[in-house]
Amino acid sequence: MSGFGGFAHFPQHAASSTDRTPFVPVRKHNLSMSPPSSPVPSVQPSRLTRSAAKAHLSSVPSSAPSPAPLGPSTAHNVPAPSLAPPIKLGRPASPAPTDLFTPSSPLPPPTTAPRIRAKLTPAASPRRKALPGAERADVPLAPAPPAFSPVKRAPPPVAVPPSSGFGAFGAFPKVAAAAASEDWEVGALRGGMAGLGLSSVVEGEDRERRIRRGGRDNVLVCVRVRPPAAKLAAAHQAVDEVAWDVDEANGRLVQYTGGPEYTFDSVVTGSRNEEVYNEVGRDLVGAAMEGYDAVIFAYGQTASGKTFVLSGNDHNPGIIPQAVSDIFTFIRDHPEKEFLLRASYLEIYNETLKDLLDPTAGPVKVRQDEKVGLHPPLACRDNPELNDLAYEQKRFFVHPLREEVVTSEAQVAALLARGAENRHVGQTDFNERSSRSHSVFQMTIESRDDPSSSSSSFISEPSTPRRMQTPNTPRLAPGTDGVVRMSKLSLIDLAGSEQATSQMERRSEGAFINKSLLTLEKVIASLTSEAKQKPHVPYRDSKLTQILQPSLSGDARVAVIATMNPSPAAIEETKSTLKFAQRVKKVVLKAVQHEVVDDKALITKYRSHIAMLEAQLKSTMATAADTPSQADLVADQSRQKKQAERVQDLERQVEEFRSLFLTSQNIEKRRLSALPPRPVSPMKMAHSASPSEMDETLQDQLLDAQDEISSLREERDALSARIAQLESERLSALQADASASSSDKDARILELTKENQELLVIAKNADVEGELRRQERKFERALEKHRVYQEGLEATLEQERKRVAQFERFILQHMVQQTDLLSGRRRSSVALSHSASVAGFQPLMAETADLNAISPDFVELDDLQFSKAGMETIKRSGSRLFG
Ligand SMILES: Nc1ncnc2c1ncn2[C@@H]1O[C@H](COP(=O)(O)OP(=O)(O)OP(=O)(O)O)[C@@H](O)[C@H]1O
Repeated sequence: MSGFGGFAHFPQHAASSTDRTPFVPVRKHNLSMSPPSSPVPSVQPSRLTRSAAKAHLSSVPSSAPSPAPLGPSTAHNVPAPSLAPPIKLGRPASPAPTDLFTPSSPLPPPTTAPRIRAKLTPAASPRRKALPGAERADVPLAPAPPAFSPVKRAPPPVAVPPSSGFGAFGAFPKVAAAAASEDWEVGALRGGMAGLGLSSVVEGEDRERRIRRGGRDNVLVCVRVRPPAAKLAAAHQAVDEVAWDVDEANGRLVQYTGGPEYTFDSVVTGSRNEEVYNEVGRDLVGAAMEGYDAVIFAYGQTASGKTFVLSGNDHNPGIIPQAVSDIFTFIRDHPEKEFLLRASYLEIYNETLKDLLDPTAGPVKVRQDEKVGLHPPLACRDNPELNDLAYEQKRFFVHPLREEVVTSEAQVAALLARGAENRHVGQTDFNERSSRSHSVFQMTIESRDDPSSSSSSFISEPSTPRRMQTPNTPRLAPGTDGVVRMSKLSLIDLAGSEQATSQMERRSEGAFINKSLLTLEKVIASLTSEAKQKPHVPYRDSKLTQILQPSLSGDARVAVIATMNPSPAAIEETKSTLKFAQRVKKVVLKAVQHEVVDDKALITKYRSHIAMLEAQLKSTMATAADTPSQADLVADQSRQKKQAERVQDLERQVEEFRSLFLTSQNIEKRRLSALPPRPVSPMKMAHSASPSEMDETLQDQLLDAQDEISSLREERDALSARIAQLESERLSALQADASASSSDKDARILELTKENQELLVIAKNADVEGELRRQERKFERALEKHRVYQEGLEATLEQERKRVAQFERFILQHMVQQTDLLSGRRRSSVALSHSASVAGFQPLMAETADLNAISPDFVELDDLQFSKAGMETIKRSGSRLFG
């Protein structure tokens, strides 16, 4: 099935394709299962790589007591390591950090063995506190980077290339919040590494790892140990208490309390995402650029740092921004190729797929490819036993999904920010901004030899020349005209597994999350099963595994970043993460380079569309240059006008389509100029250029444009006059020559026609009309910008006016309240003094009341029935008053 049915209407598609194409077009999957190769780094002492330096230093004999033997190893094929002091999580960095990786470091000479390993030392005590000078003072500190600095500090700025459009990462709601979180702890040494030429060290290490992997494509696994955080610690536990002994140099972890040792391709501590990218990202991005599908996913308990490592923040970019940056660098470094990039972003929330770039569009579905059986996957060719299983697993793909053509890093950053806005996040007991969904960011990379480039040797590493071609197409040598490499780089941020959470909504989300992660575990278990009878792989049981199926079944290069929280409170979740990571490490892949020669590739479609447009352009121009018939000169002029417009339109279309292709030449230009500036708020605009300054600039531009327009108009008028003059000359010549012989007439007509044609060509080439229109458009655009700017200003002014009015109302209310209060106070003080004076007369007043009551004016004594006591009182008062 064609993955690009939606692109039938190219012109509409243009730079920001809104077409909905399948997630994965027809591909084969290769399934291969074999015992894992557990590569052991063979570090040559003479080479000063980062790991070599660490291992080397950690192998220096110490006076430490011999460590107790390790618990049963779960690692495969790992020869017994030699002893060395452990690198402790949370230990303070006592030696000067700079000594470690600078070539001038006075490193002690290597001991004996060419292979140097560090050994983990299980502690005798159950839990170790990672506090300076804690229990393990008996063990000399390895001069390795401290995993976590107990000091909280801001991360040192990472050199983000100026091209990076990811300054906009502040727009990632989750990441932006994370940057400001309490968790910013960065190992001091780690922070300094960038300044110590880390990149060159890493290159050496990359080479080493490639050799280590020996061309076999096991899943690459890196464990990222986050710094301890207060929120993640148990109530009874110190914040920096950790449960794991980490040997970064050899990629191993073991619990302090003993237990199995876990070995991985790498273990990285601290907060620098660059290190994780160097471990797993760089290789896979390189593979994707060379035509291999590549998948990186982060797996781990909630709040263990999956989003942190994938997205990062402005100062500490994660895997995604670094990968995007590398993609554009790769294009810049390969002038012999042209590229077309597309991006999509989706999430799986409660087992429902949502297109994060087009959230209002209808439901996104996972479908299954019907045609997969046409060609046996390579793995099946190698191993016929796998045939049944491979055929049973038809390829899953997502449809419909919005894919946008991207031409700059800034565009990708904006797209990611837009998608992240639509992602489900929520507060849980463990993470303020927890991802409640799995998210899949995908870049489709198409490339082919640039026809305009002289060199076309693209294959940089032909070590694994397996290539896959789309069905029914002959195999072509790489670089052959028409062959397009097409690959997908998928970066997946899984939602975190969680034990329990107090909120109802979070609980039901958690149930979906846990179920899909459980299915993922089952899929991995089936893929790595050593049972003779190959078990059924339950891809179908969750959307996540359906989406991952093409990669996990062997068709892609896969890397997993297992994130863990070292706190003792998280020990069970961490163990299950590590077990998962070990199992996934055993999955054997046979990634193939994807080359397509039919029109599945968008690059081919666009190129043929451009060719068609160019042909149309040519024929329109040729028609425009045709001799106008003498009979209807006026009609011909309007025809020519239309044709000129058509030519312009075609030229514009060709330009638009061409602008979608990325080459080393145009990418730099695009980076510098074509990036649409981030929208600036009217307030900011007002600060950066005062209205009068703006007016002046615009005025200048307008005047320039007007000058240009009037000079072009003059030119046009002159040409038109000349044409008219020639026409009339021609007519009169024809009349004058009426008596001439017909052959003379013919010759004369021919001559005039030629002249006319030449003039038309000149006029057309000058394209005065077109230029005029272009200038007018430019002028209109400038006006439009000005108008928008003015509108913005007016809106801001209006807002300000409202705010001032609000403020005035507030002040007024305040004054009224104050006046009320003052007068109230005055009243109450008057009342108080009044009542104070009244109090002095109280007894007399009481008597007056009594008297009033018995006043002969009001009371007829005889009418009243008084008690004896009452009569007595009356009489007493009466005699006092009236004698
Ligand atoms: N290595 C690290 N260094 C410093 N802070 C970290 C690190 N890893 C994670 N954090 C911080 O921990 C918090 C949780 O991290 P994050 O959101 O990335 O976890 P998560 O695994 O994606 O969680 P969830 O599965 O719930 O989405 C964030 O505030 C983040 O900044």
